[in-house]
Parts: sequence; structure tokens; C-alpha cells
Amino acid sequence: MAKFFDIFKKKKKEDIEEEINEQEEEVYEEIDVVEDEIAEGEEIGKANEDVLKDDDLMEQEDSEEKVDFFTKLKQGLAKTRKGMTDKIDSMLKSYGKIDEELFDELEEILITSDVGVETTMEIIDNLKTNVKENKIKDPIDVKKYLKQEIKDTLNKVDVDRKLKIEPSPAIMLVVGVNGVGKTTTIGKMACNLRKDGKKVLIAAGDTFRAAAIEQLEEWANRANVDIVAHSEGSDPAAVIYDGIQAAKARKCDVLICDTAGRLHNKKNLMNELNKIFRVVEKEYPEATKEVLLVVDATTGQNAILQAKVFKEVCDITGIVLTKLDGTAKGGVVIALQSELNVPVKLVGVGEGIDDLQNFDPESFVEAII
Ligand SMILES: Nc1nc2c(ncn2[C@@H]2O[C@H](COP(=O)(O)OP(=O)(O)OP(=O)(O)O)[C@@H](O)[C@H]2O)c(=O)[nH]1
Repeated sequence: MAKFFDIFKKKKKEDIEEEINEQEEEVYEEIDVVEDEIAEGEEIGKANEDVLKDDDLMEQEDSEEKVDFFTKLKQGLAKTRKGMTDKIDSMLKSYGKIDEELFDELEEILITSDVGVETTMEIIDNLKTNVKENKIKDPIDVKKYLKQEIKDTLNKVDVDRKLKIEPSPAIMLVVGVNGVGKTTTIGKMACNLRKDGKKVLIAAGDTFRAAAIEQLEEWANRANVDIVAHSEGSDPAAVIYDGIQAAKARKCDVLICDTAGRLHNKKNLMNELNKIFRVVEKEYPEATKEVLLVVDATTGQNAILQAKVFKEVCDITGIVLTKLDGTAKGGVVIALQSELNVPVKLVGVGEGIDDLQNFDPESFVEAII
């Protein structure tokens, strides 16, 4: 029976791995589809509506009492908690003793919550060892050890999660495919930095679509920061060049640069980003540099694949994971952290101005488990 279960388990893992490989092959195609949809204007209307929603929220923001940070995070992660923790709780309650089958079920819940196959295996292996060493007998107590194991996994990346913007001047290059929330994130970051007393300038380096430039201009207005923009189709590196000259002339603390999110193939992406990086190296060698990759949590494993592609073509120094509130796939943070070895610095847990938070592993684990 155990042997049969092992074969079944192996088969299941193979299936999941095969599925991920297929997804990897499809990642460029999917990105093309997203771009086509954007070109057709389907996303533009929605994005504009949402931007207006954000606008209202920003206006209300000062008058409203701020919900405390942890409550907001918990609210945002409600779907993940429901999808992952509620399942873990009821599963553990259904067991009278701790056995292999319990760990198998736990493994399945983590994998289906987008924690990733590799990361899940590691967590389960360590968990088994800890449970054995600590002579744990009650299945309910496994949760405490699981929680610690996830915290340890998230803390493996021993780096500063604060945005690298000191010493001033600083330049932040924001990369990521279209639709993941780059514009919104840039707008929110600009607003927060300005409120922190920083002089901020935005460079609209995503020249692929006129709507992207306009959207960013609206955000710059709302955030009350300046923006440097060229017309649609112009050279992104030229926009960044002008942005740098303007940041120097206006003595800005932080220059936030949007970049095009096209990812038709690795070579194109590499060429486009490398050109921008060369301009930054040459024109702004004194600036503190941050390369932020924005990925969308709702895309689950695809977010990890995108992060891997970007990591191959540029030195990402931090990740922003958006839309954690709209998904039960919050476990993707754990996989991102463990498989990419790049710190998740910010998480988006809603569309409001306060919904871009610094990522804190402790609060995250407390909010989901
Ligand atoms: N729920 C939720 N929605 C978000 C979050 N971040 C961004 N969004 C929404 O995601 C949509 C896409 O965001 P954009 O900022 O336009 O994405 P982008 O990557 O700049 O996309 P392009 O402009 O098409 O390149 C918008 O409707 C945003 O309001 C978040 O953390 N939570």
C-alpha cells in the first residue's frame, strides 16, 4: 500500500513538474497575449477606471483614519489564508497521529498554494526532522513548526529589505512585464517617498504605448512629483538619459524610471535593458542603484518564471509582489524568496495608496498562518 502511494506521489510530482515546464515554454506566448489585449484597449479602459478609483482613495487618504499596517496586511491576505491555512487546520484536525500521509497531504496543500515544488520539498523535509527531534505527537502542534519553517525559509535571504535610496541621489529602475502593476507601484512609491520628504522625479521609460505614458503622467500629478516623458515609440534609453540630466539639474533625491515590459524573447529584453543600464552607468555613476522587478502574485508560478527570466538578464536588487489581495496564491512569496534569492521588498495588498507595504517576513507569516 505504502509502495503504491509512493508511486502515486512520484507520479503526482512528475505531473506538477511537467506542468511547470509547459508553463515555462508558454510564458513568452502568454506575455504576447497580454500585450495583444492591451493593444486592443481592453486593459486600458480597466486600468483607467482603476486609476480613477485610486485617485479617489488618495484624496480620502489624509482624512481617513489609517487602518493599522498589520490589519491591512491580514485583510489583503484573506484569500491566501483561506486557501492555505484553513485547509491545513482542517487537515491536521482530521489526523489522530503524525504519519507520512499527513506530511503528504501537507505537501499537496503547500504546492497547490503556489509555494513551489522545490521549496515545498525543502520545507517538508526540515519539518519532518524537527517534528521527530522534538518528539511531537499531536498533529495540531505540527502547525507551530510549519510556521517557523516558513519564517526560516523567508529569512534565508539575509539582506536589507529597505529600498536602496541612500545615499542620495538614487535611481530606481522598475522592470516587469505589462499589466503586473508597474505604473501603479511607481505612482505609490513616488507619493510615499515625497511624503517622506524626498524630492522625486519620474522618467516614463515605457514608450511602447501612449496610454502607459499618460497613465504615468496622471500618477505623477497625483503624487505631486515631476515627470520626464517623450512621445510614444521614442527610445526608452533617451528618456532615461533626459531623466538623469533633469534629476541632476533639479537636485532630486530619487529618480524612478519606468521601463517597457515587452518580453518577446530574452535577447530583445536584454538589449533594451542593457542599453538603459549603460546610460545609467555612464551618466549617473554616483547614484545609488535599485533595480526593482514587479511581478503579479495572481499569476502564481508564472511570476516565478518571469522573475527567473529577468534575473538572467539583469541584476535585480529587489522584488515588488503586487495584487496579493486578489489571490489565494500568496504562497508564491515563499517560493520567490527561496528560489530566486532576491529580497521581496514591497508587497501590494490592494489598490489604495496605503496598500503598498514594506515586506516583513514575520508579519507575513503571522497574517497567513
Ligand atoms: N488589487 C490590486 N490591484 C492592483 C495592485 N497593484 C496594481 N493593481 C491594479 O493592476 C492593474 C494594472 O496595473 P498597472 O499599474 O497599470 O500595470 P502596469 O504593469 O503598469 O501595466 P501597463 O501599464 O499595461 O504596462 C491596475 O488596475 C491596478 O489598479 C494591488 O496590489 N492589488
